[in-house]
Amino acid sequence: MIRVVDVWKSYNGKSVLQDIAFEVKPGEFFGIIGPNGSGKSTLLKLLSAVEAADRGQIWLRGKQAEAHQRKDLAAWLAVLQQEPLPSIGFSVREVVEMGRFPYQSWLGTERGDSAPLIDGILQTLGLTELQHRTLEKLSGGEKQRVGLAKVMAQEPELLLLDEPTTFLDIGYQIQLMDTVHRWQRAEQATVVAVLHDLNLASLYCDRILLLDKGRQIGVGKPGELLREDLIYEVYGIRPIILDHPFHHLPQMLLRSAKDS
Ligand SMILES: Nc1ncnc2c1ncn2[C@@H]1O[C@H](COP(=O)(O)OP(=O)(O)OP(=O)(O)O)[C@@H](O)[C@H]1O
Repeated sequence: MIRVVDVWKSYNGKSVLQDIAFEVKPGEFFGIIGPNGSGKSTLLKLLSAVEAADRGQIWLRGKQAEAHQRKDLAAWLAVLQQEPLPSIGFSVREVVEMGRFPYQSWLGTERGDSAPLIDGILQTLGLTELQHRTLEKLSGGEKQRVGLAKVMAQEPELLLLDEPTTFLDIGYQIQLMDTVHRWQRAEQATVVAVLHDLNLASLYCDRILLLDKGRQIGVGKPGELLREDLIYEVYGIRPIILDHPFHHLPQMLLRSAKDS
C-alpha cells in the first residue's frame, strides 16, 4: 500500500527527515512514534502527498505520490488531523456528510444514497443523538469523534491519523482506538497512526516505526521496538517494561525520580 524509499526532507536548510525507508502492507495497522520534533507529522504529510520529499520516493498503491490526482486520492485516502474541525455553524451530520465530497459530481449529487451509511457511522460512534447539534456546542472529545465519523464516511482504503487521541480522556482514547481498529478489520483498510502514547501503540499496532531527530531508529513489532535500551536512547528515560498479562504485548511503567 505504501513504500517509502530513502526519503529526505528539510525546511529552510534544517534537516527534518533523513534516509527514511519502510513499507506498509495492505490491511496493516502501522504506528509512527518518536519524541516531539522527531519528524512524525512531517512524514505523515509526505504520505498524504500534501508535501513532497526533497529526495527519495513515496509510492502509494503502486504509483508515486506526486503522480496521483488530488480528487482521486481523496476517494481512497483520508487524513484525521489533530484539530480536524474548525468549521463553525455546521451540524454534526452536515460535517460527516462532507466526507462524501470525493464521491459527488460537480452538481453536488452522489450516485447512491449515502444516508444509510451516515446513519450507521453516527450510530457506531455514539453521535446519533448529537447529529443536529452544531459543532461549537460539542466537547473536545465529541468533536474528535465527529472528525473520525467524517473520515469514515469517506470510506478510505488508507487512513492516516495524526495523534488521534490528543484531547481525549483514557475512556475515549480506548473507545476511539477500538472503533478505528474494528472498522479497519471489517473494511480491510490500512491505517497509519502517529501516536505519542507508547502503550496504545503497542496495543493496537501490528508494526511500529520509531523516529528520533528525523532518523529511523527501527521498524518492527511492538516487542521489537519497545525495549528499555531503545526507549532510553530515544526518550532519555528508563521505564519498566512488562508483558501485558492479557494481550501479551509490552506495556511501559514510568519511573519518577521523586523517591530516589
Ligand atoms: N513547515 C515547516 N517549516 C519549518 N520547519 C518545520 C515545518 N514543519 C515542521 N518543521 C520542523 O520540523 C521538525 C519536525 O516537526 P514535526 O512536526 O514533523 O515533528 P513531530 O515529531 O510531529 O513533533 P510533535 O510530536 O511535537 O508533534 C521540527 O523541528 C519542526 O519545527
